[in-house]
Amino acid sequence: MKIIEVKDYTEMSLKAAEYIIEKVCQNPKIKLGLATGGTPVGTYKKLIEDYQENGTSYRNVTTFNLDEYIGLSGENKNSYRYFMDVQLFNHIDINKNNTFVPQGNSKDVEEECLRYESLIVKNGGVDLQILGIGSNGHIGFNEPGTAFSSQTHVIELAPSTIKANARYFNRIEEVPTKAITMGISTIMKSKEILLLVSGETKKEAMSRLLNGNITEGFPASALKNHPYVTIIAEKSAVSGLRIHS
Ligand SMILES: N[C@@H]1[C@@H](O)[C@H](O)[C@@H](COP(=O)(O)O)O[C@@H]1O
Repeated sequence: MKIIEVKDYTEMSLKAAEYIIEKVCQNPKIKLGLATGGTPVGTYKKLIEDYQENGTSYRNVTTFNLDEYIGLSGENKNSYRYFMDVQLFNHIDINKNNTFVPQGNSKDVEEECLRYESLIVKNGGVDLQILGIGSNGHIGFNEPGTAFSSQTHVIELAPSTIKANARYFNRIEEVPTKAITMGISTIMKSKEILLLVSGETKKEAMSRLLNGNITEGFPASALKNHPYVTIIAEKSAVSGLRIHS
């Protein structure tokens, strides 16, 4: 894992956007795996700015999002489909038909998981997966204890995740308790991974990621088995950590 330490959120967002833009320019048909949450918002903003200023095109890009809340339709303001439309897709020239997010309001969510996993495979897999990290080490919505062999599946959200994500909802009771998420093995199959880490609240998770064991008890530790991971981390999330490789 290669770590790039940056001074603040703005620099993280800029570096991440530059990284993504370079990959899109190298391969205009790239398959991007995308994440939600507060961490990548600044990166998406920079992608939009670059699109407006330099015209980097996403016309032939395909995207797969990591996860979606169960029970929310794409029109719901708290759905990840809505988030992606508002934070990125509505502002660039991507073909929305090529942007995929699991359908959280599917009648049969188990069936939806199978469909989503095979959609990724049919498209040749993800080339570059953008990831954030939960303070309990979750990636996507893969909570501690999720099997490393997991594919896209239904997950029960950890109480700490519900609490952390409640800031986006009116009331904590409105936060869905379940989600569809790409599995750990789905994420690990992507050719390259870019992990973004912002804020001091992620420091403990970073310490565990960098210095702890590889264990299903800490989902992000699976990334240590991936050959091509780049981490762009704010100083506040990694400063002072003794890193053992
Ligand atoms: N499912 C998302 C993850 O994909 C995200 O990486 C993580 C951190 O969120 P944030 O970036 O807001 O800290 O939690 C959310 O629950």
